[in-house]
Amino acid sequence: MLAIGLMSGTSLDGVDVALIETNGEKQVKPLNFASYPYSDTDKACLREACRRALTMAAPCFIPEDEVIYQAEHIVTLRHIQAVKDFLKKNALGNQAIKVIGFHGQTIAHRPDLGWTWQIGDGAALAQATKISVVDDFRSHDVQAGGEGAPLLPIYHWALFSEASHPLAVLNLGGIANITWIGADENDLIACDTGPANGMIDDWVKAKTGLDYDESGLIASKGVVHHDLVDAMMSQKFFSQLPPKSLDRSDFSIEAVANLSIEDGAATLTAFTAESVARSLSFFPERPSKIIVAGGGRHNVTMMKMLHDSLKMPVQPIEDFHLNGDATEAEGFAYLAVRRVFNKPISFPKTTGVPHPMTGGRIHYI
Ligand SMILES: Nc1ncnc2c1ncn2[C@@H]1O[C@H](COP(=O)(O)OP(=O)(O)OP(=O)(O)O)[C@@H](O)[C@H]1O
Ligand SMILES: CC(=O)N[C@H]1[C@@H]2OC[C@@H](O2)[C@@H](O)[C@@H]1O[C@H](C)C(=O)O
Repeated sequence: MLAIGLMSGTSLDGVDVALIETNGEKQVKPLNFASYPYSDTDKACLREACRRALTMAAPCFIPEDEVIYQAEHIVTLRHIQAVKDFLKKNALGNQAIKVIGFHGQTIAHRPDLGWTWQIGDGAALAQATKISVVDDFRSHDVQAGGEGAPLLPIYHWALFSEASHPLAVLNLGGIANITWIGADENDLIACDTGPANGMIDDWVKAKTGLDYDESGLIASKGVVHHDLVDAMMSQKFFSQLPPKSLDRSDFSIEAVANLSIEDGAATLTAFTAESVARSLSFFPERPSKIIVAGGGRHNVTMMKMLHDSLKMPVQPIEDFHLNGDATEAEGFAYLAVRRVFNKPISFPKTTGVPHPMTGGRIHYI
Protein backbone atom coordinates (compact mmCIF):
# COMPACT_ATOMS: atom_id res chain seq x y z
CA MET A 1 0.00 0.00 0.00
CA LEU A 2 1.02 3.64 -0.45
CA ALA A 3 1.76 5.73 2.62
CA ILE A 4 3.06 9.23 3.22
CA GLY A 5 5.43 10.06 6.07
CA LEU A 6 5.99 13.52 7.54
CA MET A 7 8.93 14.55 9.67
CA SER A 8 9.76 17.86 11.29
CA GLY A 9 13.05 17.16 13.06
CA THR A 10 14.94 18.64 15.97
CA SER A 11 16.94 20.88 13.61
CA LEU A 12 13.69 22.82 13.04
CA ASP A 13 14.64 23.18 9.37
CA GLY A 14 11.32 22.24 7.81
CA VAL A 15 8.80 19.58 6.90
CA ASP A 16 10.02 16.46 5.07
CA VAL A 17 7.49 14.50 3.04
CA ALA A 18 8.10 10.97 1.73
CA LEU A 19 5.97 8.55 -0.25
CA ILE A 20 6.61 4.83 0.12
CA GLU A 21 5.01 1.59 -0.89
CA THR A 22 5.12 -1.04 1.85
CA ASN A 23 3.42 -4.04 3.41
CA GLY A 24 4.58 -2.96 6.87
CA GLU A 25 7.11 -5.80 6.93
CA LYS A 26 10.26 -6.31 4.85
CA GLN A 27 8.78 -4.90 1.65
CA VAL A 28 9.58 -1.20 1.36
CA LYS A 29 9.92 0.88 -1.75
CA PRO A 30 10.68 4.60 -1.32
CA LEU A 31 8.98 6.40 -4.20
CA ASN A 32 9.38 10.14 -3.76
CA PHE A 33 10.51 12.86 -1.39
CA ALA A 34 10.25 16.63 -0.94
CA SER A 35 11.28 19.15 1.69
CA TYR A 36 9.38 22.28 2.70
CA PRO A 37 11.56 24.69 4.74
CA TYR A 38 10.16 26.71 7.62
CA SER A 39 10.43 30.49 7.37
CA ASP A 40 12.63 32.32 9.87
CA THR A 41 9.47 33.52 11.64
CA ASP A 42 8.19 29.94 11.92
CA LYS A 43 11.55 28.80 13.28
CA ALA A 44 11.65 31.56 15.89
CA CYS A 45 8.19 30.59 17.14
CA LEU A 46 9.08 26.87 17.27
CA ARG A 47 12.31 27.61 19.11
CA GLU A 48 10.43 29.66 21.71
CA ALA A 49 7.83 26.88 22.08
CA CYS A 50 10.66 24.40 22.77
CA ARG A 51 12.13 26.73 25.37
CA ARG A 52 8.79 27.11 27.16
CA ALA A 53 7.82 23.45 26.96
CA LEU A 54 11.07 22.50 28.65
CA THR A 55 10.16 24.60 31.68
CA MET A 56 6.90 22.68 32.18
CA ALA A 57 6.34 19.80 34.55
CA ALA A 58 4.01 18.14 32.03
CA PRO A 59 2.61 18.92 28.54
CA CYS A 60 -0.07 21.48 29.01
CA PHE A 61 -1.62 24.07 26.71
CA ILE A 62 -2.15 26.89 29.16
CA PRO A 63 -4.27 29.72 27.78
CA GLU A 64 -1.72 32.41 28.50
CA ASP A 65 0.98 30.46 26.71
CA GLU A 66 0.02 31.59 23.24
CA VAL A 67 3.41 30.64 21.84
CA ILE A 68 2.76 26.92 22.09
CA TYR A 69 -0.74 27.35 20.57
CA GLN A 70 0.78 29.39 17.80
CA ALA A 71 3.60 26.89 17.25
CA GLU A 72 1.12 24.02 16.96
CA HIS A 73 -0.93 26.01 14.48
CA ILE A 74 2.20 26.66 12.38
CA VAL A 75 3.24 23.00 12.47
CA THR A 76 -0.25 21.79 11.46
CA LEU A 77 -0.63 24.39 8.72
CA ARG A 78 2.81 23.80 7.18
CA HIS A 79 2.18 20.04 7.13
CA ILE A 80 -1.22 20.50 5.47
CA GLN A 81 0.33 22.78 2.86
CA ALA A 82 3.21 20.38 2.32
CA VAL A 83 0.96 17.33 1.83
CA LYS A 84 -1.38 19.17 -0.54
CA ASP A 85 1.52 20.41 -2.65
CA PHE A 86 3.17 16.99 -2.62
CA LEU A 87 -0.02 15.22 -3.74
CA LYS A 88 -0.53 17.74 -6.51
CA LYS A 89 3.05 17.51 -7.80
CA ASN A 90 2.86 13.71 -7.82
CA ALA A 91 -0.62 13.69 -9.39
CA LEU A 92 -1.98 11.63 -6.50
CA GLY A 93 -5.57 11.70 -5.25
CA ASN A 94 -6.29 11.30 -1.54
CA GLN A 95 -7.78 7.85 -2.15
CA ALA A 96 -4.48 6.51 -3.42
CA ILE A 97 -2.90 6.99 0.01
CA LYS A 98 -3.80 4.51 2.74
CA VAL A 99 -2.38 6.52 5.62
CA ILE A 100 -0.20 9.47 6.62
CA GLY A 101 2.38 9.10 9.41
CA PHE A 102 2.60 12.50 11.07
CA HIS A 103 5.48 12.75 13.53
CA GLY A 104 4.85 16.40 14.42
CA GLN A 105 7.45 18.62 16.06
CA THR A 106 9.09 17.53 19.30
CA ILE A 107 9.11 20.57 21.58
CA ALA A 108 10.29 18.72 24.68
CA HIS A 109 11.30 15.15 25.38
CA ARG A 110 11.23 14.20 29.06
CA PRO A 111 10.94 10.41 29.44
CA ASP A 112 12.54 10.96 32.87
CA LEU A 113 9.31 12.74 33.86
CA GLY A 114 7.12 10.25 32.01
CA TRP A 115 6.28 12.37 28.95
CA THR A 116 7.34 13.48 25.51
CA TRP A 117 5.62 16.22 23.53
CA GLN A 118 5.13 16.35 19.76
CA ILE A 119 2.95 19.21 18.57
CA GLY A 120 0.79 19.07 15.44
CA ASP A 121 -2.95 18.38 15.10
CA GLY A 122 -3.41 15.00 13.41
CA ALA A 123 -7.22 15.28 13.32
CA ALA A 124 -6.99 18.59 11.47
CA LEU A 125 -4.50 17.10 9.00
CA ALA A 126 -6.85 14.16 8.35
CA GLN A 127 -9.78 16.54 7.82
CA ALA A 128 -7.83 18.80 5.48
CA THR A 129 -6.36 16.01 3.34
CA LYS A 130 -9.19 13.47 3.59
CA ILE A 131 -6.58 10.82 4.38
CA SER A 132 -6.35 8.83 7.64
CA VAL A 133 -3.52 10.05 9.85
CA VAL A 134 -1.44 8.41 12.58
CA ASP A 135 0.17 10.84 15.02
CA ASP A 136 1.53 10.85 18.60
CA PHE A 137 3.86 7.91 17.92
CA ARG A 138 5.92 8.25 21.09
CA SER A 139 3.52 8.71 24.04
CA HIS A 140 2.36 5.12 24.37
CA ASP A 141 5.96 3.99 24.58
CA VAL A 142 6.88 6.52 27.27
CA GLN A 143 3.74 5.72 29.26
CA ALA A 144 4.81 2.07 29.24
CA GLY A 145 8.18 3.04 30.72
CA GLY A 146 10.11 3.30 27.44
CA GLU A 147 12.32 6.12 26.20
CA GLY A 148 9.90 7.04 23.39
CA ALA A 149 12.88 7.17 21.01
CA PRO A 150 14.46 6.10 18.79
CA LEU A 151 11.58 4.66 16.76
CA LEU A 152 13.33 4.32 13.41
CA PRO A 153 15.12 1.01 14.22
CA ILE A 154 12.36 -1.20 12.85
CA TYR A 155 12.43 0.82 9.60
CA HIS A 156 16.23 0.45 9.44
CA TRP A 157 15.68 -3.29 9.86
CA ALA A 158 13.14 -3.31 6.99
CA LEU A 159 15.60 -1.47 4.71
CA PHE A 160 18.54 -3.73 5.51
CA SER A 161 16.94 -7.04 6.44
CA GLU A 162 18.58 -8.77 3.50
CA ALA A 163 22.05 -7.27 4.00
CA SER A 164 24.84 -9.12 5.78
CA HIS A 165 24.74 -8.58 9.54
CA PRO A 166 25.72 -7.23 11.98
CA LEU A 167 25.61 -3.72 10.61
CA ALA A 168 24.61 -0.37 12.06
CA VAL A 169 22.52 2.48 10.71
CA LEU A 170 23.34 5.93 12.03
CA ASN A 171 20.98 8.90 11.75
CA LEU A 172 22.78 12.24 11.99
CA GLY A 173 20.05 14.84 12.63
CA GLY A 174 20.09 17.45 15.38
CA ILE A 175 20.68 14.48 17.66
CA ALA A 176 22.28 11.21 16.51
CA ASN A 177 20.73 7.80 16.94
CA ILE A 178 22.06 4.39 15.99
CA THR A 179 20.49 1.01 15.24
CA TRP A 180 22.53 -2.17 15.52
CA ILE A 181 21.07 -4.99 13.44
CA GLY A 182 22.24 -8.46 14.41
CA ALA A 183 22.08 -11.74 12.55
CA ASP A 184 18.76 -12.98 13.95
CA GLU A 185 15.35 -11.78 12.89
CA ASN A 186 14.38 -8.70 14.94
CA ASP A 187 17.77 -8.63 16.69
CA LEU A 188 17.85 -4.86 17.15
CA ILE A 189 19.63 -2.68 19.69
CA ALA A 190 19.31 1.09 19.50
CA CYS A 191 19.83 4.37 21.30
CA ASP A 192 20.50 8.03 20.85
CA THR A 193 24.27 8.43 20.86
CA GLY A 194 24.68 12.14 21.60
CA PRO A 195 24.55 15.30 19.55
CA ALA A 196 24.85 15.17 15.75
CA ASN A 197 24.50 18.59 14.13
CA GLY A 198 22.47 20.43 16.79
CA MET A 199 25.38 21.86 18.74
CA ILE A 200 27.36 22.69 15.60
CA ASP A 201 24.30 24.51 14.21
CA ASP A 202 23.97 26.49 17.46
CA TRP A 203 27.67 27.36 17.42
CA VAL A 204 27.77 28.46 13.79
CA LYS A 205 24.53 30.41 14.19
CA ALA A 206 25.86 32.25 17.24
CA LYS A 207 29.19 33.07 15.59
CA THR A 208 28.24 33.72 11.96
CA GLY A 209 24.44 33.84 11.68
CA LEU A 210 24.57 30.86 9.28
CA ASP A 211 22.21 27.93 9.82
CA TYR A 212 24.89 25.23 9.65
CA ASP A 213 28.49 24.46 8.76
CA GLU A 214 28.11 23.82 5.03
CA SER A 215 29.96 20.60 4.14
CA GLY A 216 31.89 20.99 7.42
CA LEU A 217 34.13 23.64 5.81
CA ILE A 218 34.49 25.72 8.98
CA ALA A 219 35.37 22.67 11.07
CA SER A 220 37.88 21.54 8.43
CA LYS A 221 39.92 24.69 9.11
CA GLY A 222 39.97 24.23 12.89
CA VAL A 223 41.94 22.24 15.42
CA VAL A 224 40.20 19.73 17.69
CA HIS A 225 40.65 20.47 21.41
CA HIS A 226 40.76 16.92 22.70
CA ASP A 227 40.73 17.97 26.35
CA LEU A 228 37.33 19.60 25.79
CA VAL A 229 36.02 16.57 23.88
CA ASP A 230 37.11 14.38 26.80
CA ALA A 231 35.42 16.72 29.28
CA MET A 232 32.16 16.66 27.29
CA MET A 233 32.40 12.87 26.98
CA SER A 234 32.60 12.56 30.78
CA GLN A 235 28.89 13.43 31.07
CA LYS A 236 26.83 10.63 32.62
CA PHE A 237 24.79 9.97 29.47
CA PHE A 238 27.78 8.49 27.66
CA SER A 239 28.42 5.74 30.18
CA GLN A 240 24.74 4.77 30.45
CA LEU A 241 23.71 1.55 28.73
CA PRO A 242 21.07 1.65 25.98
CA PRO A 243 18.18 2.14 25.64
CA LYS A 244 18.57 5.88 26.19
CA SER A 245 17.37 9.03 24.49
CA LEU A 246 17.98 12.76 24.46
CA ASP A 247 16.29 16.10 24.17
CA ARG A 248 17.90 18.58 21.77
CA SER A 249 18.67 20.85 24.74
CA ASP A 250 20.60 18.25 26.73
CA PHE A 251 23.95 19.62 25.54
CA SER A 252 25.22 23.16 25.36
CA ILE A 253 28.00 24.87 23.44
CA GLU A 254 29.35 26.45 26.62
CA ALA A 255 32.37 24.14 26.74
CA VAL A 256 33.79 25.62 23.52
CA ALA A 257 32.77 29.22 24.21
CA ASN A 258 36.35 30.49 24.32
CA LEU A 259 37.51 28.89 21.08
CA SER A 260 37.78 30.40 17.60
CA ILE A 261 34.86 29.68 15.26
CA GLU A 262 36.92 27.07 13.42
CA ASP A 263 38.29 25.31 16.51
CA GLY A 264 34.85 25.33 18.14
CA ALA A 265 33.27 23.73 15.05
CA ALA A 266 36.09 21.17 14.79
CA THR A 267 35.82 20.30 18.50
CA LEU A 268 32.03 19.92 18.41
CA THR A 269 32.26 17.81 15.25
CA ALA A 270 34.83 15.58 16.96
CA PHE A 271 32.51 15.32 19.98
CA THR A 272 29.77 13.92 17.74
CA ALA A 273 32.19 11.41 16.17
CA GLU A 274 33.55 10.37 19.57
CA SER A 275 30.07 9.87 21.04
CA VAL A 276 29.06 7.67 18.10
CA ALA A 277 32.26 5.65 18.59
CA ARG A 278 31.42 5.22 22.29
CA SER A 279 27.99 3.78 21.44
CA LEU A 280 29.62 0.88 19.60
CA SER A 281 30.96 -0.44 22.89
CA PHE A 282 27.39 -1.23 23.94
CA PHE A 283 26.76 -3.71 21.13
CA PRO A 284 27.49 -7.44 21.42
CA GLU A 285 29.51 -7.48 18.19
CA ARG A 286 31.26 -4.85 16.10
CA PRO A 287 29.15 -4.02 13.06
CA SER A 288 30.82 -4.65 9.70
CA LYS A 289 29.91 -1.16 8.53
CA ILE A 290 28.05 2.00 9.50
CA ILE A 291 25.42 3.25 7.09
CA VAL A 292 24.71 6.96 7.53
CA ALA A 293 21.45 8.84 6.93
CA GLY A 294 20.36 12.34 8.00
CA GLY A 295 21.72 15.81 7.23
CA GLY A 296 25.06 15.21 8.94
CA ARG A 297 26.24 12.95 6.13
CA HIS A 298 26.58 16.11 3.99
CA ASN A 299 29.22 17.32 6.47
CA VAL A 300 32.45 16.04 4.93
CA THR A 301 34.51 16.80 8.06
CA MET A 302 32.07 14.87 10.24
CA MET A 303 32.13 11.87 7.90
CA LYS A 304 35.94 11.91 7.92
CA MET A 305 36.11 12.19 11.72
CA LEU A 306 33.60 9.34 12.04
CA HIS A 307 35.71 7.20 9.77
CA ASP A 308 38.85 8.01 11.79
CA SER A 309 37.16 7.35 15.16
CA LEU A 310 35.26 4.22 14.16
CA LYS A 311 37.96 2.62 12.04
CA MET A 312 35.45 0.84 9.84
CA PRO A 313 33.58 1.64 6.62
CA VAL A 314 31.28 4.66 7.10
CA GLN A 315 29.02 4.77 4.09
CA PRO A 316 26.27 7.22 3.19
CA ILE A 317 22.97 5.43 2.68
CA GLU A 318 23.12 6.55 -0.97
CA ASP A 319 25.64 3.70 -1.49
CA PHE A 320 22.59 1.46 -1.04
CA HIS A 321 20.47 3.44 -3.52
CA LEU A 322 18.50 5.23 -0.83
CA ASN A 323 18.05 8.96 -0.09
CA GLY A 324 19.43 9.85 3.33
CA ASP A 325 17.47 13.08 3.50
CA ALA A 326 14.24 11.08 3.18
CA THR A 327 14.91 8.22 5.62
CA GLU A 328 13.16 9.72 8.66
CA ALA A 329 10.02 10.76 6.79
CA GLU A 330 9.90 7.36 5.05
CA GLY A 331 10.26 5.77 8.47
CA PHE A 332 7.15 7.48 9.80
CA ALA A 333 5.16 6.36 6.75
CA TYR A 334 6.31 2.81 7.50
CA LEU A 335 5.48 3.12 11.23
CA ALA A 336 1.99 4.40 10.37
CA VAL A 337 1.34 1.33 8.23
CA ARG A 338 2.56 -0.87 11.07
CA ARG A 339 0.21 1.00 13.43
CA VAL A 340 -2.75 0.35 11.13
CA PHE A 341 -1.92 -3.39 11.25
CA ASN A 342 -1.27 -3.21 15.03
CA LYS A 343 2.32 -4.39 14.53
CA PRO A 344 4.97 -3.39 17.08
CA ILE A 345 7.02 -0.26 16.46
CA SER A 346 9.14 -0.29 19.61
CA PHE A 347 10.98 -3.06 21.43
CA PRO A 348 12.70 -3.77 24.74
CA LYS A 349 16.16 -3.20 23.26
CA THR A 350 15.28 -0.13 21.18
CA THR A 351 13.32 2.04 23.61
CA GLY A 352 13.20 -0.08 26.78
CA VAL A 353 9.53 -1.00 26.70
CA PRO A 354 8.69 -4.19 28.63
CA HIS A 355 7.52 -5.99 25.47
CA PRO A 356 7.22 -5.15 21.75
CA MET A 357 4.38 -2.69 21.31
CA THR A 358 2.63 -0.66 18.68
CA GLY A 359 2.23 3.09 19.03
CA GLY A 360 0.49 6.09 17.54
CA ARG A 361 -3.08 7.39 17.51
CA ILE A 362 -5.19 6.83 14.41
CA HIS A 363 -7.48 9.55 13.06
CA TYR A 364 -9.65 7.67 10.56
CA ILE A 365 -11.33 9.43 7.69
N1 LIG B 1 25.20 20.55 3.12
C1 LIG B 1 25.31 20.36 4.44
N2 LIG B 1 26.50 20.50 5.05
C2 LIG B 1 26.63 20.32 6.38
N3 LIG B 1 25.62 20.01 7.20
C3 LIG B 1 24.40 19.87 6.64
C4 LIG B 1 24.18 20.04 5.25
N4 LIG B 1 22.87 19.83 4.99
C5 LIG B 1 22.28 19.55 6.19
N5 LIG B 1 23.20 19.58 7.17
C6 LIG B 1 22.99 19.39 8.61
O1 LIG B 1 21.90 18.52 8.81
C7 LIG B 1 20.96 19.10 9.70
C8 LIG B 1 19.58 18.64 9.37
O2 LIG B 1 19.57 17.24 9.40
P1 LIG B 1 18.23 16.45 9.49
O3 LIG B 1 17.23 17.07 8.60
O4 LIG B 1 18.57 15.02 9.31
O5 LIG B 1 17.86 16.73 11.01
P2 LIG B 1 16.46 16.65 11.73
O6 LIG B 1 15.62 15.62 11.09
O7 LIG B 1 15.92 18.01 11.86
O8 LIG B 1 16.92 16.18 13.20
P3 LIG B 1 16.53 14.88 14.06
O9 LIG B 1 16.91 13.66 13.27
O10 LIG B 1 17.40 15.04 15.28
O11 LIG B 1 15.09 14.99 14.37
C9 LIG B 1 21.12 20.61 9.52
O12 LIG B 1 20.71 21.29 10.67
C10 LIG B 1 22.62 20.71 9.28
O13 LIG B 1 23.33 20.81 10.46
C1 LIG C 1 11.97 12.87 20.92
C2 LIG C 1 12.44 12.95 19.53
O1 LIG C 1 11.83 13.59 18.71
N1 LIG C 1 13.57 12.28 19.25
C3 LIG C 1 14.15 12.25 17.91
C4 LIG C 1 15.41 13.10 17.90
O2 LIG C 1 15.96 13.17 16.59
C5 LIG C 1 16.95 12.13 16.46
C6 LIG C 1 16.87 11.40 17.76
O3 LIG C 1 16.42 12.42 18.64
C7 LIG C 1 15.81 10.27 17.66
O4 LIG C 1 15.87 9.41 18.75
C8 LIG C 1 14.38 10.81 17.52
O5 LIG C 1 14.00 10.71 16.19
C9 LIG C 1 14.19 9.61 15.35
C10 LIG C 1 13.53 9.87 14.05
C11 LIG C 1 13.67 8.30 15.94
O6 LIG C 1 12.76 8.27 16.75
O7 LIG C 1 14.16 7.26 15.51
